[in-house]
Amino acid sequence: MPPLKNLEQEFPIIDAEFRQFCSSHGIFSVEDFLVNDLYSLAAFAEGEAISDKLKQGIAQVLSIIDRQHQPWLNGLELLEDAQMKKRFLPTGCQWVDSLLQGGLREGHLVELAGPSSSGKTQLCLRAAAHIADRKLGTIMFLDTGNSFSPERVSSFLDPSTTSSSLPKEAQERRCRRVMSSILCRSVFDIFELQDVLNRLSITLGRKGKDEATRLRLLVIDSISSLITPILGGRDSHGRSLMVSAGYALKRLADESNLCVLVTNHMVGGEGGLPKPALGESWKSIPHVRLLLSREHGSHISTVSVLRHTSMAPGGAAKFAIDGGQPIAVSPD
Ligand SMILES: Nc1ncnc2c1ncn2[C@@H]1O[C@H](COP(=O)(O)OP(=O)(O)OP(=O)(O)O)[C@@H](O)[C@H]1O
Repeated sequence: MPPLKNLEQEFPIIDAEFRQFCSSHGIFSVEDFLVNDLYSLAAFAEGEAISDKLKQGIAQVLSIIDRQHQPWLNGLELLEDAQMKKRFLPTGCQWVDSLLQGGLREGHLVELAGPSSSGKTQLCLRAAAHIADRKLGTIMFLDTGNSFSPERVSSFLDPSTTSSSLPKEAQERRCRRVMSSILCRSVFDIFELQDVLNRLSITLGRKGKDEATRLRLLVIDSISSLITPILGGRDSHGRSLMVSAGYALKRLADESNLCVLVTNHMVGGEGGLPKPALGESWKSIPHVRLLLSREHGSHISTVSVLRHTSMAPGGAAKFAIDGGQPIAVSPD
């Protein structure tokens, strides 16, 4: 959820005067409202000369928070939702797509958790390359640590379909087309991410449905590096920002019918065992959670299902991380 300043254009009541009242109570964003005592805030507003206007502003922010909640859906609506409009996007790894019953599903928030060098970024880049190559639409890559590599993306263009037989110019044209379908942007903190998501949601809401160019995949590599700096301590503010960012991503995926793919690095847990950096409060948010692991020195990464809305956890598949050669490796 965005800083209050970003809401003025859509909701003029959240003007400089209202924001000044809020900031005098330590409220700068919609999240700050969630962790504030609203009864005492309303009581403070009562004592101000512009109390009516301030109360209207508070009601407006509350209705924005209300809109963030998932609507109630009955079983039939959920079934129709599952059967309609959603389709699968290829990851470029045959066995991973089989494991996921077709690939990355539009409308889903999918998490790749795993230790450093397990192949999270490679899988994101590979999926981006294949979706663009198959002319399925646009991909947006939000890069938090300079992990986006255009050279790596071009090396993933499936050699078995064209590159070995295509003349050099045609292969170059293909590469240029793929690259121009992938938008990349650096994001360095959670507030910048919120801002990007907010703008994206407004832009996608306004856009017509040009199937050839519509946004299909949003990658955030890595979401954990944006969120872990604000976690910790007794303050629940960081956790509430994390949860609201997770729900904003799910809403964007659902409303704009795109897949959101995020990566989550590992940290040392109890007894030194590695665990995903975004822990307990995060783990129920994504529709699909996949764990990547890789033996030291091996070029094969194993993808296991930790959580999936429509399949039992535990299934696994493998893919080869290095080289541009065919990636399929038999499942276990
Ligand atoms: N351009 C490349 N060509 C060949 N292999 C590469 C290339 N880039 C990365 N790799 C291989 O892929 C491995 C996994 O890298 P990747 O960046 O996907 O890991 P990761 O799980 O995202 O790690 P981190 O959490 O540190 O970002 C690397 O250790 C390296 O062996």
